[in-house]
Amino acid sequence: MTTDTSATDDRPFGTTDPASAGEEGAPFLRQDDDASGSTDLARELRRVRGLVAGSRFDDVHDAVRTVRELADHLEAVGTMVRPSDYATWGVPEHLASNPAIGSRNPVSPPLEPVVLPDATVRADLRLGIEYQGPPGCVHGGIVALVFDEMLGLANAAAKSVGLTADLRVSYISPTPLYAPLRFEARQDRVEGRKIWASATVYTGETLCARAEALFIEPRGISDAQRDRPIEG
Ligand SMILES: CCCCCCCC(=O)SCCNC(=O)CCNC(=O)[C@H](O)C(C)(C)COP(=O)(O)OP(=O)(O)OC[C@H]1O[C@@H](n2cnc3c(N)ncnc32)[C@H](O)[C@@H]1OP(=O)(O)O
Repeated sequence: MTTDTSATDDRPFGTTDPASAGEEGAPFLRQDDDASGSTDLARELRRVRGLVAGSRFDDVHDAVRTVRELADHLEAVGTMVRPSDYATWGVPEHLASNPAIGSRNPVSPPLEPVVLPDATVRADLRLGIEYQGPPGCVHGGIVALVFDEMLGLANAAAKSVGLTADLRVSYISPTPLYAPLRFEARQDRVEGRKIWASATVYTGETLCARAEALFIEPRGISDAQRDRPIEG
C-alpha cells in the first residue's frame, strides 16, 4: 500500500447556509461521491455489519474467505490516507472517514442531517441491531456519539468551530431500535471561545435523551475558518 500525501486540494464537501433552507429544512452536509465507488462500498459494508451482528448462521466459513480476499484486494489497490493530512481545520475531506457521519465509514450511523432556517440541525433515522445496547434499545454510547456529531454540526450551522470539552447526556427513556428517531441540535450561546449547544432525541412524542455541551474554539482559528467550518 502506498501513502497519499496530496489530499489537501479542493474537494466537493461543504454545508448549506441555513438562510437558504425552507421550513422543512435542507440537506446540511455535502459529501459528494468521488466516483471511485468508495461510498457504495461503505454502504454495502454497512449492510454486512447489520447482517453479521443480527443473524444466526450455521456455517459462514465461505464468507470469511470472501471477506479476507476482499480485504487483501483493498489493501493492494488502495492508497492509504494519513490522518496527519487532515490534522488542521480547513481541510474538509476528513469528514468522509468520520465514524458518526462519514460517507466512506461503514461504522457511521445513517445520519442525513438537514438544517432549518433558524440553524437547528435535525436528523431522522432508525438504528438497527448493530447499535444495540440494552435488549431492543440503542446503546447509550451510540446516542452520545450521534449527539456529539449533531451538536458539532449545529455549531457549524451557526458558523463556529469548537472541540467538545464537556458533553452531558441525560437518558430519559430507552431509545428503541428500528423506531423512527428524531435528533435535533442547536447552538445556544457563545462567549469568547466558549460555545454552548444542546440537543434532544425523540421517538414520536417520547423524549429519549437530551444533551448539553460546552465546546471550546481552538486557538488561532481564522475568520475564514469560522465562516466556513466544514468547507475550510
Ligand atoms: C463539523 C464536525 C463536527 C465534529 C464534532 C466532533 C466533536 C469532537 O469529537 S471533538 C473531540 C473530543 N474533544 C477533544 O478531544 C478536546 C480535548 N480537549 C482539548 O483539546 C482542550 O481541553 C480544549 C481545546 C477543549 C480546551 O483547551 P484550551 O484551548 O487550552 O482552553 P483553555 O484556555 O484552558 O480554556 C478556555 C476556557 O474554557 C474552559 N474550559 C476548558 N475546558 C473545559 C471543560 N472541560 N469544562 C468546562 N470548562 C472548560 C476554561 O475554564 C476556560 O474558561 P475561562 O476562559 O472562563 O477561564
